[in-house]
Amino acid sequence: MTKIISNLDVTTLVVDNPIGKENPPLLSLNSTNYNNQALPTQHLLQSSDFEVNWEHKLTDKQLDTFVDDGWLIIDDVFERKALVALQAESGFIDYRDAQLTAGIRISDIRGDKIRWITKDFFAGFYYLHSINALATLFNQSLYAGIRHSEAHYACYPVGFGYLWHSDNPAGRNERVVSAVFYLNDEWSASDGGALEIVDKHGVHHNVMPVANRLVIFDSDLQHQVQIAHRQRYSIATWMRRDGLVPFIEDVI
Ligand SMILES: O=C(O)CCC(=O)C(=O)O
Ligand SMILES: [Fe+2]
Repeated sequence: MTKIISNLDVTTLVVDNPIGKENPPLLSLNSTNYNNQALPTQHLLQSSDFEVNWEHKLTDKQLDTFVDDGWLIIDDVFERKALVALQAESGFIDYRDAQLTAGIRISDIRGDKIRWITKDFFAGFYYLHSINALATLFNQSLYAGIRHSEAHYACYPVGFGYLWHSDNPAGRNERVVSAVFYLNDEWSASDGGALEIVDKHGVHHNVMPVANRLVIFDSDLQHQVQIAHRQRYSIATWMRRDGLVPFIEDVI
């Protein structure tokens, strides 16, 4: 078994009785089937609920597209129980005002509220573990040189977006691959909040932030989040080439 270490101890939870290892979420799911996956009414969340067969999800053609165009979309990433757990966890945490790397809050550039995922999280921790498996695939098939990953929950309030930027500030290149996972049920075009991304050929694409979708792109590509007309939830994720924090630690 492996254990991910990413962004540990950056923040601590301040909510009462936070969801965590000592207090795992008991998901109450109604009896309706989702994609024919019958679920028990209560389910204790486990790491295996977040396992994704990335080789199966990502065809060679998609990997080629990623190399050529610099971005790709994977839909229906997780099983229902993992998605619901991430949605639940994203809704309870108290978001902090997002800061740029320099630590200066610039609310007219970005309006999201964020919370870095640490070992104190539950679903988010398993999510990062799964992302590390994806990073391993990128390393094996594309020699991406990823050494650790980091992620934060983000919530864009109504009326906010995030202006054009790349995920590597000027002169930096630690972030290799960006990945954003979306948590919003029944999102429609009129809700705004599309991720607008300029691919390696200069072509603009609008990606709707619909639940269970992971958009993956070269961290150097320019992108922006258009103004959201509904509260917009996501997990922004980066796979990095630096080894400030170990990527994976063997625990057993
Ligand atoms: O939420 C998104 O679609 C993108 C967010 C983003 O660009 C960022 O956090 O750097
Ligand atoms: Fe970004």
